[in-house]
Amino acid sequence: METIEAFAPAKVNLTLHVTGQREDGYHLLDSLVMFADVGDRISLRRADKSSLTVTGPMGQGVPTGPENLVLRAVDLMGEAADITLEKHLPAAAGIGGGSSDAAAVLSALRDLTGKPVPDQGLSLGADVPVCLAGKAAIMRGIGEDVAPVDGLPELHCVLVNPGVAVPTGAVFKGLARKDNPAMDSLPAQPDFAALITWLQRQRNDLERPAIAAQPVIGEVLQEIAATDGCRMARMSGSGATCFGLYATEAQAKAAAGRLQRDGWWVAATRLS
Ligand SMILES: C[C@](O)(CO)[C@H](O)COP(=O)(O)OP(=O)(O)OC[C@H]1O[C@@H](n2ccc(N)nc2=O)[C@H](O)[C@@H]1O
Ligand SMILES: Nc1ncnc2c1ncn2[C@@H]1O[C@H](COP(=O)(O)OP(=O)(O)OP(=O)(O)O)[C@@H](O)[C@H]1O
Repeated sequence: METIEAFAPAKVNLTLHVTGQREDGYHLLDSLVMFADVGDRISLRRADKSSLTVTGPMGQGVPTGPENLVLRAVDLMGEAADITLEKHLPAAAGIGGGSSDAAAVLSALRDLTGKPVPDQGLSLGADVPVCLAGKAAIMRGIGEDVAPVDGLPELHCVLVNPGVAVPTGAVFKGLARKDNPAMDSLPAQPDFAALITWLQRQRNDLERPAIAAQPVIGEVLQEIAATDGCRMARMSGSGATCFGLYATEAQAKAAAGRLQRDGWWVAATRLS
């Protein structure tokens, strides 16, 4: 049977405004999301019974049982498959590792079987619908309302994770306010300078509670901001991964070199 190779890119929340809370406890978001050229790799083959092998430099500690989001994605599609998941992204890191893996599997099985993806995979995680869209988008609601955004410039970026896992639910619970202002409207077809100017005026509302839970995130942000050419530094998702944006690839690569520390995961990448 045919083996399919899929790429599951890191998701970066360039902004993340928490604008309200639903009765069921989930928070309402307003977030600009882009995707990196670093990510996990998945190979998948339909089978009579599902199986999962996890490999790769960041594979340690990732569940191999039915709780892994790739197996839950196969189940959701009513299928069975042998999967190898090569982990390059840190887990529980705010860059959507598990959600992006799940979205890659959903999309591979949708293409293979012609079956639709139930509810854009939202039941697997709030980040799954935007990962399924797989391109720059504004995400609203609890994650189910995804509006693709065209005309953004590619961004040179450094991702830095200090090796501490941050549980998403706990960070949301630490928010002082749930009803923060939404994003300003995004300028149409912004060039790099205009996008940076706009981004600097927006926020990640989860940064403060994440830093309270893991103060090293504050250090990471300061260290990124101090690298040559850094135009802005912010946390992605619920952390602990933070990003820096640069005008050139050379600056992003030089910054990645300077940010290497024992136990830190650092990647120079391009966002689109
Ligand atoms: C913070 C973000 O990464 C931003 O992109 C996502 O909203 C989180 O996406 P995710 O990791 O796929 O999240 P889920 O696995 O669905 O939810 C984990 C936990 O985060 C909290 N959660 C998540 C999404 C949301 N809109 N409101 C929430 O309050 C809930 O406590 C939930 O139990
Ligand atoms: N395929 C997978 N890759 C990584 N973690 C997984 C996977 N499937 C299940 N998990 C579990 O999900 C938890 C969250 O991991 P994930 O990488 O999705 O991070 P996240 O911070 O929730 O991402 P985000 O909030 O940006 O969507 C981990 O602690 C891990 O035990």
